[in-house]
Amino acid sequence: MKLGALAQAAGIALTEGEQTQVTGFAIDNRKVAPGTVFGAFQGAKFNGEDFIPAAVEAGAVAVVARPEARVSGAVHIADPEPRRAFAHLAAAFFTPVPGHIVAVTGTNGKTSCVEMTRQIWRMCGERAASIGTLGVTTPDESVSTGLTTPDIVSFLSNMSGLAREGVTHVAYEASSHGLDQFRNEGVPVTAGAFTNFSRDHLDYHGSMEAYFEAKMRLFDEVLEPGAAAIVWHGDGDSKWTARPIEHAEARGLKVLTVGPRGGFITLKERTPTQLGQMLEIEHEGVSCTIKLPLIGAYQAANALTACALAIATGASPSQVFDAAGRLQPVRGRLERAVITAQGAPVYVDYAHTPDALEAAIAALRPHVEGKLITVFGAGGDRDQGKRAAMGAAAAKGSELVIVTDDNPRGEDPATIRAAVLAGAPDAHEVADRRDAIAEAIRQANAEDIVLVAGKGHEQGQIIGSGENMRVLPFDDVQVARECAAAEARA
Ligand SMILES: CC(=O)N[C@H]1[C@@H](OP(=O)(O)OP(=O)(O)OC[C@H]2O[C@@H](n3ccc(=O)[nH]c3=O)[C@H](O)[C@@H]2O)O[C@H](CO)[C@@H](O)[C@@H]1O[C@H](C)C(=O)N[C@@H](C)C(=O)N[C@H](CCC(=O)O)C(=O)O
Ligand SMILES: Nc1ncnc2c1ncn2[C@@H]1O[C@H](COP(=O)(O)OP(=O)(O)OP(=O)(O)O)[C@@H](O)[C@H]1O
Ligand SMILES: N[C@H](CCC[C@H](N)C(=O)O)C(=O)O
Ligand SMILES: [Mg+2]
Repeated sequence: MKLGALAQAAGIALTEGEQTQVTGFAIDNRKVAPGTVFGAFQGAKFNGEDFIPAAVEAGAVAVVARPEARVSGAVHIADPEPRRAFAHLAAAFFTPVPGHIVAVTGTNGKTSCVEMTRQIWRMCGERAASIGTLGVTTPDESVSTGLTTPDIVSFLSNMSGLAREGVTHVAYEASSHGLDQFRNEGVPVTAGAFTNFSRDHLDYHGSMEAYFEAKMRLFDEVLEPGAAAIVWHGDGDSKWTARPIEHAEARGLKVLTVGPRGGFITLKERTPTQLGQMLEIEHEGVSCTIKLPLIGAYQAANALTACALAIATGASPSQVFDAAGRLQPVRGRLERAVITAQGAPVYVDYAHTPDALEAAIAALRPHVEGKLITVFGAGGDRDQGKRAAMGAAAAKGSELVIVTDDNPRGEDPATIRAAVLAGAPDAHEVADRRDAIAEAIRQANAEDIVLVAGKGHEQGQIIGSGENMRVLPFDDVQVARECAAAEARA
């Protein structure tokens, strides 16, 4: 393809190089081949502009970089926000893309919503895929990418690859990091959802306000003009519900609220049952009951948000609500790993924020007759300010708390545990995660429930950083089963 045609499609003015042939896109000089457009960005660890000479040497024909960057031997596409310009230029190259693309942002619930939306579309007969923390899930397979939002080149090439495989519907997870770094845009997004907002990632964003503004790029810029903006509206009045609605209205999006106070899908009553819950809902004047086969208010919220996304992209409401009654559990989200020999169920959940821990505990609470035993830790090289609040949330909702390690990365694990324990002074401290899970299972009687939170679907414990980083195989579900089996033999 010619650079001139790509620039025109992206709305970028070129001063030279109209006829230059483009063969691909890269943001890492080590991935540049002859004919590549190289994106040189200033990052957290490196300044990509330092690699421009190496990229040109490797055959880059154009470089998207800030106006002040030095480019010689290739066309300089200068833009003060080079990540955005690169995303839009690359999007013109990676075509076609699926016709129905939706995005989900929010602090918690993104992965669950995209996965549930994919399932609902599939049950409605569409060829659907999801992209997010669990990787890329297509009608045929699931492939892990390692990050919630892959880099922009992988994101766009995944999108066009899916379209070529015949996928027509894609739900993707728009993390705040991804939105802030323009890692997930350029494709026409016809509906977006905002699940909720609470503390996380302040190590990266610095303040709640900056974190929120990063998320709001979804409504302010990424969604197509006139797209549907779905906002969860819980029981209370929260500025984190009002403000996304204001952003969506200011942009002229079609605001669809969902929840107990929602106008598009109203959740009128929610009754927990032994294995799930009954949801009495109303949509456009029609009432119906969904027998959701998943427990917890938070899973009801995610399921209804997914319903709204499917309806907003043209699915029939009655088929959608029927599909919601057949949703399969999302890996690592309140997943029942095992029932111990004593009779206590052990649940694995991905809660790694104070709000998520509260939600996971609230989900299990109606099912606890004896003690709730919560095992968790906090990740290293991530928001340190959330640790004590996570401890407090666990202590408030559990009879017994065991604080352990969860991906210490480059930090001293004992320091992380101490920060969590500051919010849960009566908690037990068991450094090794396997020992902690074994201890919880040992303490659990028939009426009790064990919650192992923080790692969900993750397959490893990340220790060290940089060149010393190692990922030790670790799967909470598997370890819980092994510990329960060992306890049964003891
Ligand atoms: C802090 C952060 O988000 N970093 C991400 C970001 O890196 P960066 O742009 O800061 O890159 P950098 O390493 O400083 O390098 C700058 C530039 O130089 C280039 N470079 C670098 C070295 C070299 O030899 N040659 C070269 O060309 C790089 O490709 C890059 O374009 O962009 C990279 C590719 O797009 C990501 O891999 C990287 O994720 C790191 C590994 C990471 O840990 N990210 C986490 C925090 C993250 O993003 N998490 C969220 C999930 C959060 C959630 O779900 O709650 C996610 O969306 O996954
Ligand atoms: N709607 C919700 N409200 C409150 N808590 C939730 C909600 N949905 C999920 N959670 C909690 O957050 C955890 C993570 O859920 P999920 O993976 O769907 O979120 P996410 O936004 O994709 O997270 P991440 O930012 O890590 O990718 C769940 O295991 C649960 O504890
Ligand atoms: N995507 C989230 C996941 C955190 C999960 C938890 N296990 C941790 O390592 O903190 C993050 O990178 O902050
Ligand atoms: Mg996720």
